[in-house]
Amino acid sequence: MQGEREVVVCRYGHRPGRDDRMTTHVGLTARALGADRVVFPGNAGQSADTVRDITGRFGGPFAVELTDEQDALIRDWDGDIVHLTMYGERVQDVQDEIREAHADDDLLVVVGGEKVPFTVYDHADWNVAVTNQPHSEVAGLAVFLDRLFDGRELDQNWEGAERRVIPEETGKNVEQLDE
Ligand SMILES: C[S@@+](CC[C@H](N)C(=O)[O-])C[C@H]1O[C@@H](n2cnc3c(N)ncnc32)[C@H](O)[C@@H]1O
Repeated sequence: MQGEREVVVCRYGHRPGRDDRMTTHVGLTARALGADRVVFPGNAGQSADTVRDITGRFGGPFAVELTDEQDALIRDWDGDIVHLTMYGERVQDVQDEIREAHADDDLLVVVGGEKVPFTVYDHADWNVAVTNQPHSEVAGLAVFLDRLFDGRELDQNWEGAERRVIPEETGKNVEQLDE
């Protein structure tokens, strides 16, 4: 989030067709819940376009990148790494430690799709589980980011938006911000 050390989400692996919606939702969730950037695999260009389009309309700052070198991104990351996996340590047991580390260091948050190789578990500073039950990368990412930011991400300001949703008890109210 603005004014804090960087949080980057790495969506590890992508099967075009099958994973399109999930990869897009990883990007949208990363943006909405306080991450600064998402890095998709090079074959996820369609998801990248969708997340960039939403950022253009609803605001940022938020960057979407593609790389064919995800292993190098993880290997060479100059900061801390959290890998979200149902096999990891319980988020409630490690969240304070991760928050303290993030005060001084950038954080890479890795979420998988298909099978994640053991090298990722090995490179991670923390393998973190949001429950030790199987569910989804989108749900795991959302809960993790909310725990990391302790709810502050819900009050973010959005810059450069073309439109803003005005909260309503009932109905839809969208303000157009562009001329
Ligand atoms: C549908 S799972 C597939 C995992 C795959 N079977 C494997 O063994 O690596 C996709 C991703 O969701 C995330 N995920 C699923 N359950 C999770 C949990 N309980 N806690 C944290 N992340 C989870 C992980 O990032 C995982 O890589």
